[in-house]
Amino acid sequence: MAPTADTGETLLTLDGVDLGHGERVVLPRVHLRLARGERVALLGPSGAGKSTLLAALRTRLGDTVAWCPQHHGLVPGLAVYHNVYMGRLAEHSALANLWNLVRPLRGPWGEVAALCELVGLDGLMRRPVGQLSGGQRQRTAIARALYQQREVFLGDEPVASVDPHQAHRLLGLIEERHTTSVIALHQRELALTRFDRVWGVRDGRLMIDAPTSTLSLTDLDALYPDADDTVPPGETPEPAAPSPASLPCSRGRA
Ligand SMILES: Nc1ncnc2c1ncn2[C@@H]1O[C@H](COP(=O)(O)OP(=O)(O)OP(=O)(O)O)[C@@H](O)[C@H]1O
Repeated sequence: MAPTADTGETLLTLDGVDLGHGERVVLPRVHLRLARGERVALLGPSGAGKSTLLAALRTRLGDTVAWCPQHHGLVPGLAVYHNVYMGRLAEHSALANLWNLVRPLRGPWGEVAALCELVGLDGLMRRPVGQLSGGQRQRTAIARALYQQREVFLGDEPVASVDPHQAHRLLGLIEERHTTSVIALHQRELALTRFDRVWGVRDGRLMIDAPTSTLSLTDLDALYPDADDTVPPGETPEPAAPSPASLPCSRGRA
């Protein structure tokens, strides 16, 4: 499905909603808006609530979402082909799915093969996922999400286990095939270069909600309590001057 043009139309609004698990509130009174056409990077330290927020978006956006979970959710004993095919399991009859397990259906096989080539898994279609490297599993999970052909891509650290070159390439594929995306990640530079907006969570709140054009690496550092003054290799140091984005309140939308 080719993405439609950015209309800026609101896809989802959270207006003072408590997000958490059962009785446990992780992110109280969240206010945010997701617009159609936006590419949002979701940042924050481990345990800050990124997965919690993604789960809330997924629930609310329903069938429009292609979902790429943090731990992949793949079946190790099944081949790459079958794991990717599972992205559209519900579109086929039980009989067709059963048959496909024994003898892959011609149409889906061709479609999955094309996707596997795109994500760099060509030649691995018949290999059980349990025999893949971490990066190969991650790309299988991305291929399964792409195969779903939905409007919105939600990914929980989908490029955490691949090299920087592959990360750019995979994010490019996700961009091409989805109108809107929200992706949790830890690579701050990727967040600034490949996304329109950053949502940053820390200490139980949305600390940053701002266009990337207004943010610097220093702003993003404020999300990480243990960050020292060392800039990771390959990232350009930023001046330490504070900006509004690092102030301890949710940024308004620009
Ligand atoms: N199913 C659950 N039931 C209760 N609490 C949970 C559950 N899942 C996560 N939590 C808690 O919610 C908080 C936020 O977790 P979450 O997984 O959303 O963080 P995260 O930012 O995605 O972390 P990471 O980067 O490590 O994946 C944590 O304190 C975690 O212990």
